[in-house]
Amino acid sequence: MSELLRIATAGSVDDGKSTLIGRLLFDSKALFTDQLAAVERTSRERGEEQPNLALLTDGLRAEREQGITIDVAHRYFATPRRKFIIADTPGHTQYTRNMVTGASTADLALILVDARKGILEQSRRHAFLASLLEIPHLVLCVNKMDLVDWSRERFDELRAEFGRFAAKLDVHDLTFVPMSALTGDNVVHRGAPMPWYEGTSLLHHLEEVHVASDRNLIDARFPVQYVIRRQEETGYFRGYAGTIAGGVFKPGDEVLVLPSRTRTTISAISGPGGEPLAEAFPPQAVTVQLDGELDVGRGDLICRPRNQPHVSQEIDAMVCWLTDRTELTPGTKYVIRHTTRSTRALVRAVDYRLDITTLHRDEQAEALALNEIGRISLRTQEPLFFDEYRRNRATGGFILIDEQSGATVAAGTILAPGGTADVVWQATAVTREDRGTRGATIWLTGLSGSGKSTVAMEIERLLVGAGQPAYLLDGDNLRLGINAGLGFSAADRAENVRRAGEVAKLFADAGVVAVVSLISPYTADRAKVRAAHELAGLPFVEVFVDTPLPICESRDPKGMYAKARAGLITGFTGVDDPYEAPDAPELVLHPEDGDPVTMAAMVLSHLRQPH
Ligand SMILES: Nc1ncnc2c1ncn2[C@@H]1O[C@H](COP(=O)(O)OS(=O)(=O)O)[C@@H](OP(=O)(O)O)[C@H]1O
Ligand SMILES: Nc1ncnc2c1ncn2[C@@H]1O[C@H](COP(=O)(O)OP(=O)(O)O)[C@@H](O)[C@H]1O
Repeated sequence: MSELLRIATAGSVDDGKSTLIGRLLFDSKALFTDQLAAVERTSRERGEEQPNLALLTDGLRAEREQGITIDVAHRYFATPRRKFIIADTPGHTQYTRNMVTGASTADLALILVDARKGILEQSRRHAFLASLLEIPHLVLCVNKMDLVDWSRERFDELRAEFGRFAAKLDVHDLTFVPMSALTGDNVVHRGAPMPWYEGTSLLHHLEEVHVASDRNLIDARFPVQYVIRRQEETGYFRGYAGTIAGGVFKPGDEVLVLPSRTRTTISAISGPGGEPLAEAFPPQAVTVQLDGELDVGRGDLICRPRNQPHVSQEIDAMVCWLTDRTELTPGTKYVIRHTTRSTRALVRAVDYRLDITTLHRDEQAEALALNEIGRISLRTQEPLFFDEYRRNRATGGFILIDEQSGATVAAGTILAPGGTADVVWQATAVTREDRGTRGATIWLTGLSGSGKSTVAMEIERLLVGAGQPAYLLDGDNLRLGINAGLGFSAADRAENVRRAGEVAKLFADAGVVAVVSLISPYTADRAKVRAAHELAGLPFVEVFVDTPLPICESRDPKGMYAKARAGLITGFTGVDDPYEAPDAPELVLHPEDGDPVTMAAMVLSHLRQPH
């Protein structure tokens, strides 16, 4: 089988991308027809009725399963030397999105420029994206040479300019081809009008470019896609099917299965037609058989005991945000798809946003909008087994999916394991069901003096009285212990809320109702706590104690408002620091709702309702 080359294209319609693709398909068709005839002949000789072209499309199955082919039309063509898949990304307004989705598995990127217009900002963006995605080979197609009189000077000028920019990026192999997609010169055949050009035609380059060594052949990685079980004449067959993501596997190899960490040996490897293989390497689709009766399933990873990937629930990654419906913000939750594994992921922080034309980092950025790229940190519900994207594109890439709509909202490349690398939540032998009581977090937020603590005390009293363990986590009390040393700056309040949220989560996990009473004035901080609970599958009830400021101020139990008004303390919530009211709390309490006991009962009736 001739080797497959995956090509990503970048450039707008005006640059001649469609013409170029059309030209490649059309002019190579003659070659393809010859090959088709050969395939048909061989198939006939073997007694097969239909020519077997399945291999041409095989490699795409995994991508379809990953759901990353949206908006990208794949076109196939072949010459006697090679098969090609071009990810044709139509439309130029969403080019970043389209390129990222189309290029994540590409071997080579074609960037088109119009010889008259030269290197535009967009060309630089495309080159940057190609380097970010670690596409190993880049070809700058200087198109429309017919419109600049086949000028060698113009071509040299553009080559020098683009070369200078590419030097700042991590581009390993860069080729320049002057061409006219319209006349076909230098696309499939060498063009007579440019005798000064010493290189080959684009198609010739595509046929010759060496890609086998681009794959990682060192780190053996086999993500299990599905399990094959069947009764055969020779006995019960159990095999694990998937695509080799790295390294070389052979029968007899000692391997380790993650997450169970079981050690075993490969007993056999077979190819797509069931034929036994002496070795398997990326990107082959194979079935692996292991010694022994093992509990291995989809999403598990087979590797070598002495060369293991990172195992972590914390990930630092570069992501490109792909939707205009929402923005990527900290505290939001998605489904992450990584190799054959899916789990939930919480966006913990946006570290910075990258301006991809100036390569400037904006560390103040708090969100990523459509087409924007930035560095984020994620926490996943289940541990992932991964490598840095630089080291392995297959085990270092992922996508984020919106749980409700099923839409792909981000494509990401893993930079490194996050802060608590290789620390994984240790499940204990006692499950939540075993504990007998159902935990939850009730989160009371509101101004100082709004009545949070008073109502929280009543909630705790009522619950404990009814036999349900409950514990009041009061802001003041926490600030005397676990939160000692934190003040009232935005960063300190965020940390105060985060720690209280983590402690509440532990109580809830233990089967206790954590009743938290904290001003928690900022929406984003509360959203993170809510998302962390949802990620852990624990109920979270947000109660907004909506007592108007004048009432709180008239109560002023500790005389704090008086001090703040007198300027003796600054940054006091409601006076000179903002309180951001919750958008969609489970419950809002107003002063007219009654006394604290009545309010507590209202909260509890909410706790019992299914959410
Ligand atoms: N600058 C400033 N702003 C707001 N509150 C202040 C401030 N300085 C001290 N205090 C007292 O600290 C109590 C609020 O602590 P919290 O931990 O709930 O605040 S926060 O959630 O971190 O915003 C709060 O107590 P309660 O009145 O019991 O809510 C305040 O009296
Ligand atoms: N539902 C209520 N009706 C009337 N007064 C209330 C109510 N809830 C609380 N209070 C009074 O308001 C004051 C401040 O309440 P507190 O619980 O300390 O507020 P926070 O914890 O929000 O700062 C207390 O004196 C309390 O008696």
